[in-house]
Parts: sequence; structure tokens; C-alpha cells
Amino acid sequence: MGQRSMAAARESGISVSNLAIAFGKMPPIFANLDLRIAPGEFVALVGASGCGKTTLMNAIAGLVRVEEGNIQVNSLPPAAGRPDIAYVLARDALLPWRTVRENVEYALMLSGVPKAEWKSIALDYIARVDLTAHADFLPARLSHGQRQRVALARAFAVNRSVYMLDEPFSALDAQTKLVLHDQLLALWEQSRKTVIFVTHDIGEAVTLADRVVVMGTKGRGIVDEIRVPLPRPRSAGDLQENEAFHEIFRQAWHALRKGMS
Ligand SMILES: Nc1ncnc2c1ncn2[C@@H]1O[C@H](COP(=O)(O)OP(=O)(O)OP(=O)(O)O)[C@@H](O)[C@H]1O
Repeated sequence: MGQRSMAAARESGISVSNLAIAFGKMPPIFANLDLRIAPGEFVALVGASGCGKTTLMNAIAGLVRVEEGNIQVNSLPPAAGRPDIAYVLARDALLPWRTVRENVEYALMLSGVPKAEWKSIALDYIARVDLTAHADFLPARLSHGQRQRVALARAFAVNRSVYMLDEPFSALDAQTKLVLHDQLLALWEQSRKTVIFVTHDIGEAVTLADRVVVMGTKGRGIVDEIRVPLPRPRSAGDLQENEAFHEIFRQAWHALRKGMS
């Protein structure tokens, strides 16, 4: 069985129970943290700077040692470099000496996809982020937004089961963000992967997610969660004028402020 089908065969989402993380002799960043993300659910994680969002992501990714509590990703303990998890970070991490297409193809190669399929899969995903005309460009010739689009194309082309996105759009302007939101929405709505998405942007969280999980300061961990029952497919542009979107935004904003006090 190839890595692609292996990843699909044991999808059971993410389960975090009674997790506490402390660095050295410092008080814990958070304790007694419980979080369950169902397979195919899109969860946005928000909270004030320093509340532990990246630490929680890193623990789920196997980059931070867990001494208290339990984490299961697709029914297995976390480990760095697992073939069923994809990451997209604020910095795109494209290989600068490879073109857009070669960057996506390289990821397909690492994922064990047969060479005969690389080109068609890469061009398909490059088209989904509207970069067909840029397929033969090196990353240095792309804007930051375009590079993040390549990073999204690459991540979804390799067809993992869990996607961990840590502020992937944080350095983009408001209009470019909406374009990226629509492209991510389309990629996700067609594939329904399990996603955990860290952001400081409440509008972004409500636009994309099924559920917004709010972390509080002072080691309180998760303090609230807001369901986002907005119908799909969603359009980031249309949501800007949608009353229900603004009402959910208001609830999430209120929860975030409460978590910061
Ligand atoms: N390796 C580490 N060693 C010691 N302290 C750490 C380490 N990693 C994170 N911390 C501390 O843990 C706390 C939470 O950091 P973390 O990066 O998880 O927060 P965050 O919510 O993601 O913040 P931001 O929104 O600013 O990215 C901070 O006080 C940070 O200084």
C-alpha cells in the first residue's frame, strides 16, 4: 500500500487529553488541555500572543515532548515527519532552485507518488491556485502571496490526512488574504481533510473553519469554542457582507477578549 492510501486508511482525527506542557522550571504554558478534532473537521485555533497555540501545534506534530497527558493523531502518538501530516507555515519553505512545478513534483516524489503521475498532479494543483502561467517560474520571481499559493498547492497535492497550518497568511494584505481564503476553501471543500489552523485573524478563522477554538492567557489553555454553521461552499468575499458571518465573528471576538482578560 502506498503512502497515499496508507494515510487514508486510518483516519481518526486528532485527540488531545489532559495535556500539560511546561518548559524547564517555568509554570506550565497550559494544563488539563482537552481537544478533539474529528476526521475531516476544520478547526481554527485563536488566542492572544504567547497563550500556547504554536506549542500545542508543535506537541501535536511531535516537535515538543509530552510528559503529561496524551495525544493521538490518526490513533498514533505524535512523531516528527509522519507521512500522514502536512504543514504550511507563515514562511513558505519552497526550494528556491526549483520552479513552481518542480517544487510540487518534488513533494510528490517524497510522498512516493509514481513519477508518471507527477506532472499531471502538479499542474492540476497549480491550476487550482490559479498559477498555471507561473508554473515554470522560480520562487524568487513570485510575490509572497503567490509563494503561499504554491505552498498550499504542494500541501494538498500530496494528499495527506491531517493538515497543520500555522499562520500561513499572516504576512499578507487583506485583499490577497481573501483570494487565498477562497483557494484554501476550495481545496479543503473538495478533499475534507482534518485541519488545525492557527491564526490571529478572527475573520479568517470564521471564514474558513467549522469551529473556532479559543485559547486564553495565563496558562488557562482552551477557554471557549464557537461553532461556525455557515453553509459551504463558502465565498470569502460574499461572507464580508453576510449577517450570520458578522454575528459569529462578534461571538468569537467576545470569547477572544474574555480569554485575554
Ligand atoms: N522552546 C521553548 N522554551 C521555552 N519557552 C518556550 C518555548 N517555546 C515556547 N515557549 C514559551 O511558551 C509560551 C507560548 O508560546 P507559543 O509560541 O506557543 O505562543 P503562541 O500562542 O503561538 O504565540 P504567538 O501568537 O505570538 O505566535 C511563550 O511564553 C513562549 O515564550
